[in-house]
Amino acid sequence: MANSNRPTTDIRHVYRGTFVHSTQQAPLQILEDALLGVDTEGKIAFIGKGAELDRLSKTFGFSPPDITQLEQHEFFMPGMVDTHIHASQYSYAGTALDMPLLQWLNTYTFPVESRFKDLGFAHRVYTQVVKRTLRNGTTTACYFATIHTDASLLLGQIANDFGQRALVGKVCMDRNNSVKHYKETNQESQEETCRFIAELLGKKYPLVKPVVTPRFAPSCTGVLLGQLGEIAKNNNLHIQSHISENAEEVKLVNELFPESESYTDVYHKYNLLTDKTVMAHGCYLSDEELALFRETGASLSHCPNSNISLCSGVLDVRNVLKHKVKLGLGTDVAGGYSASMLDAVRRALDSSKVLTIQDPEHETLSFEEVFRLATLGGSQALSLDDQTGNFEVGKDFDALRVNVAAPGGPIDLIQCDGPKILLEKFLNLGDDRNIVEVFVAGRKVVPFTE
Ligand SMILES: Nc1nc2[nH]cnc2c(=O)[nH]1
Ligand SMILES: [Zn+2]
Repeated sequence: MANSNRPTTDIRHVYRGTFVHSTQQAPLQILEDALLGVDTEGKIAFIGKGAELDRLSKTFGFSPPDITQLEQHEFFMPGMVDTHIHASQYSYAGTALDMPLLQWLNTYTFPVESRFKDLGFAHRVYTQVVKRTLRNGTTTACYFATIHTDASLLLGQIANDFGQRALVGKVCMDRNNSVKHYKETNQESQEETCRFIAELLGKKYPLVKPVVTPRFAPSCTGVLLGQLGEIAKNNNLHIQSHISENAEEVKLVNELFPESESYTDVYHKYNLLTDKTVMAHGCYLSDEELALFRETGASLSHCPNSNISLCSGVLDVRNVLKHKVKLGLGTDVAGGYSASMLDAVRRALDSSKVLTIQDPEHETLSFEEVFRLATLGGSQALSLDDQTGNFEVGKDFDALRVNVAAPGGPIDLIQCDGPKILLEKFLNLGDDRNIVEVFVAGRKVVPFTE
């Protein structure tokens, strides 16, 4: 007999075991012997206790043999959200870390990015970065590409083909005197941004969307910033850029935009601070600027590896959280040398400890808080928390199946540890060998099928 309470969606998968995730109330919630069902759309249909198996199987119409049971030492956690990564800089990740930001851009970054005119080169690099980040548990990435529209569209296609959730930005810059040809005219930047948006939206990729991407204030004229603010507003799009990463950069912005009260005010004036804006770094923002972030709903991407590697600064995350500004973590490849969000977690903890060394009154971030930044916090920073970030009924199933004791992996378990300790070990010691499966919107995207 049909169950009158039976939900309309069909269940495709049911998993049983330990689930760890964050909520608004708790940085770490552990669900032991839980049952989680995923529907045919890839959404979480139910979360219950193992003891409720009978009721759930009747309500949702699945049978116990269909359940995938996690092994000992395994748990599911939400997929990680990299809120700031330059896909186009992946070829030189792990090198070129011997200069401060502005010199680093002119010496290493712009010459490499100018090569993405070549679609063959773009295809190679973009395929590698999407695969590498997925394997390391990045289910959502907010990418910078380059100024080249067709190569940026290719990045969107590759993310879609491999099943990664992504925001993809064609970089806009109409100001650059250091590297010939790696610059657009104001008109090109505006027209090509519109073409990029129309063509990417036209593909109707379910998980890949365009993001309006002024590189940063020093690379853009005020006219271009204003045009990009308009384009984002008219199309209700995400916006990404950089802000207050390095002291010399802040000084340059004050010189280039003398009419503005602060770096944040520059973006605000041009309507680039919205609740769909994510700005990378923010090391030197004043409390007044943070208040403007809070008011506009704009968020910050904390990129600790990059901040240290380019000797840029140390973001006081505790102060950002006190101001109730949305915050996620970013790898910022290749200013940050690692494409792994696990590295971003570790560097965020290290950076917080450095602040405590400098001031023992500073309240160090806990690993649970940083875990939240890497997952739910990132989804909030990208305004995607209605779709991803934790395990809630109705959200997409974006998840990592983690085996802390994976054979041949980096972790030796000596005693029988509980799930909280297993998560802490994984965050501090784990790598892609521990990430045995990755799911995005219910689809298994790692291991790769091809
Ligand atoms: N880290 C970093 N900062 C920037 N500011 C402007 N462009 C960049 C970039 O490519 N990397
Ligand atoms: Zn960056």
